[in-house]
Amino acid sequence: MVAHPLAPPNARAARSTGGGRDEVILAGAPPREPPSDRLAAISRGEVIPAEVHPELATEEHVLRVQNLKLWYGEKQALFDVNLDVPKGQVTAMIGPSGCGKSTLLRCVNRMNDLLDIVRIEGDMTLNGDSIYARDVDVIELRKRMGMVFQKPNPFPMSIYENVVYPLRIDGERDRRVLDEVCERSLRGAALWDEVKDRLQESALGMSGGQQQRLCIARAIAAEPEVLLLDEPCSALDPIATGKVEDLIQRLKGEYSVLIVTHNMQQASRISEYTAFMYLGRLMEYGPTEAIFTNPKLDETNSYVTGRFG
Ligand SMILES: Nc1ncnc2c1ncn2[C@@H]1O[C@H](COP(=O)(O)OP(=O)(O)OP(=O)(O)O)[C@@H](O)[C@H]1O
Repeated sequence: MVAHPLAPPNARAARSTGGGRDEVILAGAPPREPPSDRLAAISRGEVIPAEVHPELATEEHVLRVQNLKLWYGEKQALFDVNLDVPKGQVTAMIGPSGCGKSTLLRCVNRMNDLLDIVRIEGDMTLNGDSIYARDVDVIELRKRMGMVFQKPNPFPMSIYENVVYPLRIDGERDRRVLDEVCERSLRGAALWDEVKDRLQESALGMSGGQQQRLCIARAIAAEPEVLLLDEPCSALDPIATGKVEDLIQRLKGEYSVLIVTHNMQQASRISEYTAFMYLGRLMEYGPTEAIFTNPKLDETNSYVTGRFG
């Protein structure tokens, strides 16, 4: 249940009208502006097409989300999301808290499968291969992607073993291969010079920012087809955040990155494309500069100029 985004703070939302729909009811003072047709349709639970900028059609896509719907129990969290993620670029997902960004990201590596209450319809493809087809081997699928979470989660083992972990669990034993991958991944994660003399020390002794770059090194060790980043800087200080942002920009070209961020400056600094989500819908999707300076939808404009969210 949500308040209308343009409503004043004392306007309270909403009551369920059954059938999975939420009708927005505004209490207190009237909203500053009437809801747009689009927001009114959303409040009636309708599916609305996203405003997708034509530049997306010129890209090659690593990941395609097709009519994806997701429910947590009775509550629908994603509504017919269609989103194509370009290859070799950084794509940011922005939107107010609870709009479904992390849920969508977790659908890519099927982490939501771990929750009994989740029901999913629609599909996604990774380089043309279905992610949700019945015969998909989820373990194999997950090896094709890397994921980094809000809080750094190094394993309680050495820096070296953290980085080569994806290869170890895949049965790689050749020390030369492991050494090469360790160095390449740490260089790729802009961490090599800082840790090359202490590879056998525990990763838990690193700073938070270093730990997060280590997690990125681990995520790229197996050369994933897509790198999923769920607010990777939210637990970091500004200096560590800057280093991770520099790193993400260095990764583009070689890796396809899909990042969830609350931080609009961050999205504008590091991404080529930005997807604006709202209430489980993809609202607008296009080149980052256009989304932030010349969006097509009033709702996007309201959000990126800080009028709600
Ligand atoms: N495990 C869960 N069980 C039930 N509902 C959930 C679960 N996870 C998320 N939700 C609900 O799904 C909706 C989308 O949540 P999600 O975390 O994907 O949003 P978000 O945009 O990533 O938010 P934030 O920016 O705050 O992380 C929210 O209404 C949330 O309460």
